[in-house]
Amino acid sequence: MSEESAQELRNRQAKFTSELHGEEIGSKSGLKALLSKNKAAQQQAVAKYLRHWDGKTDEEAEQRRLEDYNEATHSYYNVVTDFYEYGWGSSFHFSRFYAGESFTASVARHEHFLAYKAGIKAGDLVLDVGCGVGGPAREIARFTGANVIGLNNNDYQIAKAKYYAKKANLAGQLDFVKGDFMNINFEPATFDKVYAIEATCHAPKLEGVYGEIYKVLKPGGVFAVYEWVMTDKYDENNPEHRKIAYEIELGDGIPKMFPAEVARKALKTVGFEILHDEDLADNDDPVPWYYPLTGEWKYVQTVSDLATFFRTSYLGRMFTTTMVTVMEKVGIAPKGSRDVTLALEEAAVGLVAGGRSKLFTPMMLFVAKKPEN
Ligand SMILES: CC(C)=CCC[C@@H](C)[C@H]1CC[C@H]2C3=C(CC[C@]12C)[C@@]1(C)CC[C@H](O)C[C@@H]1CC3
Ligand SMILES: C[S@@+](CC[C@H](N)C(=O)[O-])C[C@H]1O[C@@H](n2cnc3c(N)ncnc32)[C@H](O)[C@@H]1O
Repeated sequence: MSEESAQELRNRQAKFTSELHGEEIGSKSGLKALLSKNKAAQQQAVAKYLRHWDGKTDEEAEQRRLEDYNEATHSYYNVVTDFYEYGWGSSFHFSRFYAGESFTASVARHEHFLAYKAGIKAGDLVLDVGCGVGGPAREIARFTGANVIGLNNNDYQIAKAKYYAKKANLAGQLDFVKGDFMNINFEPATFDKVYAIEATCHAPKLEGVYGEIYKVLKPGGVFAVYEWVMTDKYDENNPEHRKIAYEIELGDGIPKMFPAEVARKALKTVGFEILHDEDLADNDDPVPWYYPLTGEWKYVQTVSDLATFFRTSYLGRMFTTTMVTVMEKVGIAPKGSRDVTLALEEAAVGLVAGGRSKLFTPMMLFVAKKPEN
């Protein structure tokens, strides 16, 4: 895409964001934010989302999503962000659980672990690729003392990330910028470390995003990523396997789920030396990473998790869908809100099936180094 048309796209997305979410982004979150949107714009947002994520899984539909990855993910996150915050919090990723560990402690530990593996330390300049609303960036900045810049192509999430950083008194250590990770707009060799949490799976081609990360890292710099991939057990020609991958793609706004080997090769192709390569989901953890989406109460670890668990469980999700359907019917919630909850339901089903069968992992950890010379 030429610089001019990329700028046009950025302007159009920014204008649409302020029409959709209004100017005071941040002070409201979750379902409260959903209800205070401009209804006509929200209807348009859902239509844009459904145009890309229409349930079609043929090659032509897949190709269209790969080509239009930027608008497709932008529209996906325009409509799901409030639901994510309502159901999950402000870190949009999975994590491992120790027995007795609370949901929030486990999420933070997963972020600390990545920072530790990347070797992030006080004073480092770090890039968070696909930063969401900045949950991990806030935690990693606090944990390490580093300065973190979050990169994101979604204007709504950037505005929220800035609001939360200010509220947490971290504005001096954090910044959030709009940009496409397939074309990162920083000078080469700018960052000491780069990390990405469950974000680069939105790329149409992993060499593209990894190559851009390689470019902006200083020589000797480290990139650590929790990648969403299909595992070595996955067989693209097995219809049962492909169904699970499709559900994950459609429900989670991903143009194409790649196997782990594709990610590994892409890292090497762009020049990285892989220091660590491990599927953190491939273990005998007594509490599986996907437990909040299973509806199995036996896994709940602390009383404080009961409310979160209800919202993420099958029963809670049905409750949300019913509530949103009624609100949409009586005109309180914007048209299309119900469709979004149904797509998220598909995501939950696919993720649990992928997790149980170990065909999918959301935590393929790669730690990779840009050689010194
Ligand atoms: C999309 C990528 C690459 C990562 C996001 C991972 C998770 C944070 C989300 C995946 C599916 C999401 C769902 C919800 C929250 C965020 C996820 C777990 C809900 C529980 C939010 C509340 C809704 O009512 C149901 C959602 C189901 C899916
Ligand atoms: C599942 S969220 C994870 C967010 C964050 N890493 C976290 O753990 O909370 C994926 C993020 O990637 C961002 N993203 C997707 N495609 C992108 C692109 N082409 N350029 C920049 N960011 C992108 C989304 O806007 C979203 O913030």
